[in-house]
Amino acid sequence: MLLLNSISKVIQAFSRLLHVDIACFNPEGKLIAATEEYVRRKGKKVYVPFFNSLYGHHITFLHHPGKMNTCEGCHFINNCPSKAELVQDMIINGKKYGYLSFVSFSQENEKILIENKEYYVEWLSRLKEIIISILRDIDDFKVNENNTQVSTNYIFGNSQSFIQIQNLIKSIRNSTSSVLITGETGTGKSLLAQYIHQHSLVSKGAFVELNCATIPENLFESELFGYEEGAFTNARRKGKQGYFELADNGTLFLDEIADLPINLQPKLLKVLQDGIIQRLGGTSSKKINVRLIAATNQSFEELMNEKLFRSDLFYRLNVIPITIPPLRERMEDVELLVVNFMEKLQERTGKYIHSFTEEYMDILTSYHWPGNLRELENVIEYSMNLETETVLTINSLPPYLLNKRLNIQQAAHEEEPALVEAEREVILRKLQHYGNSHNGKQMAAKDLGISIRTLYRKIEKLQIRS
Ligand SMILES: Nc1ncnc2c1ncn2[C@@H]1O[C@H](COP(=O)(O)OP(=O)(O)OP(=O)(O)O)[C@@H](O)[C@H]1O
Repeated sequence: MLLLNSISKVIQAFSRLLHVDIACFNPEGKLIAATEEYVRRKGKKVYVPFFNSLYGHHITFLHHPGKMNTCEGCHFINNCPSKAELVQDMIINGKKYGYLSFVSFSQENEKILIENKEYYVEWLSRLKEIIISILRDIDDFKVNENNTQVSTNYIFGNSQSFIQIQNLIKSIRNSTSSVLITGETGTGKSLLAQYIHQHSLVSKGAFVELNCATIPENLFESELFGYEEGAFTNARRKGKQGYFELADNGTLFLDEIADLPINLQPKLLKVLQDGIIQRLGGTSSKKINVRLIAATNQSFEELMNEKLFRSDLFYRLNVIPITIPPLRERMEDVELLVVNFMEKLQERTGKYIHSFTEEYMDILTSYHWPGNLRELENVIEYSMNLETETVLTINSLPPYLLNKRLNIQQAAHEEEPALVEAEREVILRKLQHYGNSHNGKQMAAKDLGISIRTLYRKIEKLQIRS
């Protein structure tokens, strides 16, 4: 958005000049623009409800925010990366524009901010004037969702398969051909369908979603094509638009298409071929212009072999096939996804956590993710809720993942007889070298870098008799 771009540019310039990070908030305390470092440390979805209480105070100095009484309600409470903040409300002639904050993240900058407070207060006022002048002509300063089109938070990956999908989507931007998305459950088929719609020629039209697995068979036809008044008992008085009509000039997304009853398949095929629908009980036809995206997690080959899905419909739907690979086949994307999920979940979990330990990531990348991205997102949400540290650690993982880790370690041990044999050999040599007495064992353990208790356990487990 142009307005925010200008504010961002001014903020970056002032930040470079003053060696301080800067953030700008709307009147509700939601972040609207900030320096890159600020976003890196606190995320894009910062919301500071207590700023409301600062109105009329002109300048407020927050020292070690996160531990102050005023921080109640802020999701950085007890866990705020800011060392000091100088906050000014932006208010002119009684009109509230929001807040502006100079922020120090390092101890060094904290000292500079404190020691030169008056100098920074002066610059804060100058910046405030510039930002207000940008905002002045705007009637109602609600810079957020109201002004921007809602867009899907779709995360692409770095894996080869995802780069290919990304390129394919770019190449079909100007097309309204049917798309068939296949992939296991939770791989993001619905989200991808929305993304394709939002980046297509028909993005201004509606995105209408119908889950073919949840509609009772006897209602299918009336739901898809609509009905006229009196078409059947309990029909609504003025009739009802069907999904095709609702999606006219937009996209109709048929999820779980493989569950479409076989007797309805020719009817769908006909509409796709002719682009004409007729409501149930109606006599007139209507030309419609709908882009169709369908998705399934079932194998069409099997369904067609078993005569549960018509091949003519399949070929009509499968003009642009997109297969989303399961997460276990693109583990290189896990880290990127986790970082994005953490940012997305900050607000919901009320926790500011933006990184994880190496061990934590090791476990995530050694798991096979049967529930795919849905499962990964749930694990991150669970972890963020339970974590007591400032980074995600294995202590906050759901128990079933920790158990998996033990099983993996155990399995690795069991599967590697060569490793077991090598360990046996090393211990045996040390015992031969230092002797089999308790003293000898103590020296062997020290040499091996393990405790004497561990050595005794290994001797017993590996059945070492020297
Ligand atoms: N690429 C992605 N970027 C961000 N989030 C994603 C992505 N893919 C999936 N998700 C997350 O995983 C969840 C499941 O995605 P979605 O419902 O699109 O999967 P699906 O394949 O349609 O699942 P099902 O087959 O069970 O209907 C979503 O709520 C979304 O939060």
